[in-house]
Amino acid sequence: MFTNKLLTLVLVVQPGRVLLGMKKRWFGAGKWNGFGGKVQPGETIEEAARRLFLPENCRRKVASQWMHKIGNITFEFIGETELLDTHVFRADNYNGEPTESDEMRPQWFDSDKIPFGQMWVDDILWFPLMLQKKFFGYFKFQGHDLIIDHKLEEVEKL
Ligand SMILES: CNc1cc(N2CCOCC2)nc(N)n1
Repeated sequence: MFTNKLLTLVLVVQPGRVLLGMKKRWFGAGKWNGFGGKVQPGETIEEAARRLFLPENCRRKVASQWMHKIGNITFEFIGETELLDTHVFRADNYNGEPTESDEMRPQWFDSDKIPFGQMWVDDILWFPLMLQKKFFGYFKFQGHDLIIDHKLEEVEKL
C-alpha cells in the first residue's frame, strides 16, 4: 500500500564546518538542508546525487568515489502512501565555491552552530550519527513538524 520514492541528500562535512542550503521553493522550502532531490528513471542513486549536487560544469572533473554513502532514511507522512526513501551521502572533499541556484542558497555553518531550529526536526537526531558512522533511520511524521515515531540505528555497512 506504500510506494517508494527514491531521493538523495548530499552533505559536505569538513573540519569545523558543514555546507547547507536554504531551500527556496517546493518541498521543505524555508529550511536549511543538504542538497538533493529525486532520482530519475534510468539513473543510479549515486548518479542522481552527483547530478543534483554538482553543477554541470564540474561534474566530469570529479571522480565517482568523491562522495560516499553514509545513511538511508525513510520518511513516512501520516495519510500519505508515498514513502520518501532518502539516500544520504557525504562529499567532504568538495572544494568548490557553492553558488546559489533557483532551488538553494548555500551557506557554510560552524559545526557547533548548525541551525537545527530552521531545519527538518529529524536532522538534530541523525546529524550526530552522520559525523561518526553509517546509519539507518525511519521517521513517521504527523504533518511537517511532529515526529510521532522513529527508529535510528548505527550500522557498519549500508
Ligand atoms: C521529513 N524530514 C526530512 C526530509 C528531507 N528531505 C530531503 C531529501 O528529499 C526528501 C525530503 N530531508 C531532511 N533532512 N529531513
